[in-house]
Amino acid sequence: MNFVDELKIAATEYGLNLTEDQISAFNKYYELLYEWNKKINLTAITEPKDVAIKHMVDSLSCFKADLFKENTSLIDVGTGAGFPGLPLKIFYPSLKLTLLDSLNKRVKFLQLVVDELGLKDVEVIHARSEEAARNKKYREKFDLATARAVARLPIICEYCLPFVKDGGTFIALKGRQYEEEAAQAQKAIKVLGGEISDIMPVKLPEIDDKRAVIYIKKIKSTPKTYPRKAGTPERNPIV
Ligand SMILES: C[S@@+](CC[C@H](N)C(=O)[O-])C[C@H]1O[C@@H](n2cnc3c(N)ncnc32)[C@H](O)[C@@H]1O
Repeated sequence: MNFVDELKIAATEYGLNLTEDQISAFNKYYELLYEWNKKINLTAITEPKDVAIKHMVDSLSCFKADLFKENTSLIDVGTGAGFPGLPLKIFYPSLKLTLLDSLNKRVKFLQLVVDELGLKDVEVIHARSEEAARNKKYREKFDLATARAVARLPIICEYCLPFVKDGGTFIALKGRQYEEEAAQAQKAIKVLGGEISDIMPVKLPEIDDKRAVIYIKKIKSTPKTYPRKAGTPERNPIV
């Protein structure tokens, strides 16, 4: 089956309503991903059905209507080939999206997708999160931050919470070890000014693994000492 049919089936099974325009934007994104993946390493997942479920629907699994409001700003940290940021933007077009990755080849691909799809209000940044989060332009400026498959939770809390405004939310899309990671991240979450507000288990169509979305609310400002310099959160996580 082609990507469009696979996406329609997967989205319906997950309970998502996609318009024809959205389906066609997802399809264009899929085609660019497929073509560019031959030249630069973007993803190991390329089959239409797998991309529909494991990239597109999985990215949308973190969407919560009470967090995404008109003009909500979101930074997707370590976005890679654009997940979950780009599917969220296609699904919720008024989102003010910032895509951040430290690998320039991927950033160039992302800018191309943004241009080809004619997406408005998207900024693509080539930087390490530890550096961007120290820049006044980005620090504590976002309603939401997301991260999927970037690092373990104590580490990504240090990457992402500094970007989030007081009252905003960091959304971590996590795999089977999510409970253990949530427990390990308690100290980091507290130190960085957050509090877990929800852990939502996710069941993707036709996939039986364990996964969840962890929502961490920002309840106070992150101390200026965080994030520490590039590489330190990974080498020496707050645990
Ligand atoms: C395994 S990929 C996952 C990409 C995407 N989020 C996904 O779920 O498919 C991890 C990405 O995070 C980026 N990354 C890792 N640490 C980073 C950091 N500190 N700052 C910015 N990008 C980072 C890498 O360059 C890579 O593109």
